[in-house]
Amino acid sequence: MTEPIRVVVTGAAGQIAYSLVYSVCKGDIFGPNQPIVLLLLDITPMMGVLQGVVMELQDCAIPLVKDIVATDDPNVAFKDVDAAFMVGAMPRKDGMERKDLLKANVRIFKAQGQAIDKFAKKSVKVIVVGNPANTNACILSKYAPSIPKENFSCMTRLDQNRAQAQISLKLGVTSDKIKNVIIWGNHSSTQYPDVAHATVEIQGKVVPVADAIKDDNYLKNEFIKTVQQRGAEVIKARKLSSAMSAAKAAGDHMHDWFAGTQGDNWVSMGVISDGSYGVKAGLMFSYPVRIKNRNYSIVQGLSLSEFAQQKLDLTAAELDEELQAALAECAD
Ligand SMILES: NC(=O)C1=CN([C@@H]2O[C@H](COP(=O)(O)OP(=O)(O)OC[C@H]3O[C@@H](n4cnc5c(N)ncnc54)[C@H](O)[C@@H]3O)[C@@H](O)[C@H]2O)C=CC1
Ligand SMILES: O=C([O-])CC(=O)C(=O)O
Repeated sequence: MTEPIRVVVTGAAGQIAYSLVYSVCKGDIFGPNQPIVLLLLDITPMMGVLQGVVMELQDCAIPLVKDIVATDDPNVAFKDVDAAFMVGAMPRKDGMERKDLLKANVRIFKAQGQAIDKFAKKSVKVIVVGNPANTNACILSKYAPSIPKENFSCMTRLDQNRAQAQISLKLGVTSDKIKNVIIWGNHSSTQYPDVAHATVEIQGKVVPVADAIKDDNYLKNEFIKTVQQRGAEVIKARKLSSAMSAAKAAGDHMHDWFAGTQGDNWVSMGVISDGSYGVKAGLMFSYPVRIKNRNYSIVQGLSLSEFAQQKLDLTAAELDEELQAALAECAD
């Protein structure tokens, strides 16, 4: 019998978690044979709502779930965890940029970093979803110095999925036929969705996406803007930020981190920069990565056009600025 793994979801009474916890429990992420102990963290005023989520999870009657712990105490929630979904943070409203959330959210990640440092397994794999996700992940890692920096990441998989979906709609193929789209940089409106190395399978033949689309102007303008602004468009329409798609993307990210990427294919993850592609080391930057044995490596040697290089510089500069503001906020 496989030992259960301990998985924490923060912001567990919120809207992303409502989709995510079901996916964690039913085996989509860690596999259909992996038992789970689920730890659910939210703030004290949300404990009543969280009890409702626990009741519903119990009523799902999923055999993989060995225990559910609902708590407002980070010291309990992070105890010996193997995987952490850091969702708990304020979402933005219509008209805001994600970095406007920095003041409200970054201190959550300082405090939770300290708790992770003390209580989590040193091998824990952490994904930050709460915005501004890249900078919050940097702060989380800074305050958990006993855990390797490579164990912290932030989510840009939703942007990758959005980019694949746009190409799939344009070409009339299913999204699984599209490989190696890249999201570079910040999960913000400066991110660079890049299809220069992406391929698509059409009627059994694999071709570059650019050759299939045959519209450079679309790829350099409308496509990029649509992906960059998709979160804001969903907020305009729903009056709430993306939740179902965010939960799906968080699951995809953690699934691939545990199970590995396929063949030569890559996925995009926000990870600590080691200076690759000229990005300042120490920023949490979204790169293409390959994953094996639960370790990722940044894909090296991809050619960048002048257009692409400018986009990378812009998003890296924004991340640097955000990080300085976050560090100042956490200083006392
Ligand atoms: N990286 C990405 O691609 C995406 C990120 N997001 C971000 O994810 C975050 C969560 O979004 P939603 O679930 O829609 O928000 P929500 O408001 O529905 O839920 C957030 C939950 O976090 C809880 N929370 C607040 N402070 C906490 C703390 N200190 N510890 C534990 N829990 C805490 C709240 O009580 C609430 O239950 C937001 O910051 C949102 O902007 C959303 C979509 C995509
Ligand atoms: O747009 C937002 O604020 C929520 C989010 O990060 C996304 O949907 O990409």
